Amino acid sequence: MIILLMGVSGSGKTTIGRLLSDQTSLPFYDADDFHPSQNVEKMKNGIPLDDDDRKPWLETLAAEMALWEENGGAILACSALKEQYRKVLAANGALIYWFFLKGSADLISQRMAQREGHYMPASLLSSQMNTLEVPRYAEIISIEQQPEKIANDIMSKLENTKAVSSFGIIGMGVMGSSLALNMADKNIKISIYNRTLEGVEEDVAKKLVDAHPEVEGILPFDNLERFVESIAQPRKILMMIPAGAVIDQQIARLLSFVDKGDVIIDGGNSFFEDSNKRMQYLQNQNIHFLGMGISGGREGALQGPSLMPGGSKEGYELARPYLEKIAGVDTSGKPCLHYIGPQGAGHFVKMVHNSIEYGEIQVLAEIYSLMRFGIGMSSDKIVERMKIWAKDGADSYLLNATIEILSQKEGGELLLDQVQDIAGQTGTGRWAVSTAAKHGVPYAPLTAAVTARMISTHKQRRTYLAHKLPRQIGEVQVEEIIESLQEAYSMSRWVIHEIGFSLIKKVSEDEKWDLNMSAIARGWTNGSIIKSSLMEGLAEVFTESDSLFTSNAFQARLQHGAGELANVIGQGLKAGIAMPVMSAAINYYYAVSTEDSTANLVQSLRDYFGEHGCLKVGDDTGTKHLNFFRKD
Ligand SMILES: NC(=O)C1=CN([C@@H]2O[C@H](COP(=O)(O)OP(=O)(O)OC[C@H]3O[C@@H](n4cnc5c(N)ncnc54)[C@H](OP(=O)(O)O)[C@@H]3O)[C@@H](O)[C@H]2O)C=CC1
Ligand SMILES: O=C(CO)[C@H](O)[C@H](O)COP(=O)(O)O
Repeated sequence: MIILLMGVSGSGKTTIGRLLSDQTSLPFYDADDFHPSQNVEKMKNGIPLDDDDRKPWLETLAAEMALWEENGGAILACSALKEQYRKVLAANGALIYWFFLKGSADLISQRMAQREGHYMPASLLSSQMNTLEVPRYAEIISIEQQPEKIANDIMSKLENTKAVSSFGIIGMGVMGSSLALNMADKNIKISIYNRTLEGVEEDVAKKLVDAHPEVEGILPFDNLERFVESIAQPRKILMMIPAGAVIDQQIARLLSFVDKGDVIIDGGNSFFEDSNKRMQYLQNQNIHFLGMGISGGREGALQGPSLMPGGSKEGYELARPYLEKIAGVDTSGKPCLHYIGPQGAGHFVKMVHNSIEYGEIQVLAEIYSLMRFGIGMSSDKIVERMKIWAKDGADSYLLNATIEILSQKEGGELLLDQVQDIAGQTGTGRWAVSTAAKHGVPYAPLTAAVTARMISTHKQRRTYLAHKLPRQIGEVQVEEIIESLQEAYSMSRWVIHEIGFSLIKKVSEDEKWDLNMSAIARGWTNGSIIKSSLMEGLAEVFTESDSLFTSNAFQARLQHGAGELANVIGQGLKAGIAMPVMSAAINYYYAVSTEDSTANLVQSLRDYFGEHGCLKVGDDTGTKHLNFFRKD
């Protein structure tokens, strides 16, 4: 805890700070003592400091406060006149109690005139008074009383304060509980809340705390108002609850208790167009809204997720110190976190992330299907092969997870065989498909991944048709498939990453979001479910090119990979194996790299029956020729 006494010079910060230090036994610091010498010189000469002068000074104080807090807390006297200064002071995530010492210019100038040996001339008072922006989250303390009385007032406010946490999390499910434990592990004091369903679910937040006696600094609530009160202003509240109407309902409830300037973060998988609207709605109420994609599942949330915040930039800056502490880090030690862009940009990027995730998962399922059921490899042999791929450039979280799943046996039988072949989905994959269609982005391979999950749910019909229409299996070249598989796998992955990023590029242009593809890929190199060595490479590729297909680094690999993928698909189909994403991937690649396509026949037919017109070869004027083939 940092007790920060703010106000213009001469308002008594040092006197009150020393009194408070005696009462609390916390050390007292005067921010003036941390000014670099050039600032002190300027002030001695009556030259007001500008913002460039103050920045390094405030940053030093922010770093110091984080250390003081770790050592039990401190009292700091600091003018902190502007909101932008206070943001820098808060940037290292210390839990700060702000007390503004308020007095009239007359009273302060009288007091300053009596002071000796201070380098701040009274002439600077009016400049400070003009600069002062009073924070709405500070306790305002009149300096007209005696110093002892002021110190006692502050002590009693501190004793009665309910705001004891720096951050709040709503929803103690898989993600919320793991993020809470991650934050507590980083010494962030947090409040957690879960709804109560009487007779069904009670004391959920408290049970989490009870289950982790080793963890300190988590305060559980089942009352939303008490939860909100327990968080220091400006509050940062993260919702980890299901997408959809639940989010609007939770926001509506929160609005009864939060204050202007607070930050509400939706960390779930919400549809980005909903986040666009919520951002606008909350901005109108002076509440900062962040739509933040989070990736990593339980393990990532606990140990360091990939975070994709978008929305209010100001809100982001307030939440950033806490998010930086819990995010995963990339190979250079930077957090897998950056401000993605305005409105729902964070949720948009998470939606595309999940769409790529669908593709990655489906490709693994198709490869496994071909290896096990198409050419009869044992699970042990499949694992052996996949381990070679992982060592040979195709390393990824999902490939390793597949290896682990295919390695688990019970009574000598593969555990996977006990799982029904029905795959669920919660929205992001479908939304990516509809968004791609809306923005005119070719998306067939990732659409195929969503479709495959849909088909998986039609178990009864699949069973019926499997018996009614038994497959005609052709002869396959087993060795040839095995040789080509690794490259075919890589090629499929290059295509699905290419199309995911092509959606990011197009929507970024259409919405004028200026999304940084390299930074996005970098943010997915750790913490994320789609982290991989390929993603590391893409973070580099996108510094120079906005497409994997046009990057020189991939040219030779793509040309070779296409041949191998085509070979595997041909053989796989002969073996009777459905490979919808991999087939769509090679078709996409061929289609986008075909110079003279047969779209002229498509357009001619449209013109033939519907007078839609054709563009004539050699005529670049855009003139549409109607009835090109109907001369009657
Ligand atoms: N699981 C994952 O790997 C990931 C999930 N996400 C997203 O994060 C969000 C949370 O996911 P996850 O933790 O897995 O989900 P869980 O189902 O594990 O937890 C959901 C939480 O939301 C609460 N909740 C449910 N309905 C309501 C409601 N009507 N009002 C208030 N609270 C409610 C639940 O409370 P109660 O216990 O009372 O039902 C529970 O605390 C989702 O949007 C999800 O898509 C994002 C990244 C990864
Ligand atoms: O966001 C996630 C991982 O990144 C969640 O696990 C999400 O549930 C995955 O999407 P779906 O449920 O549609 O498979």
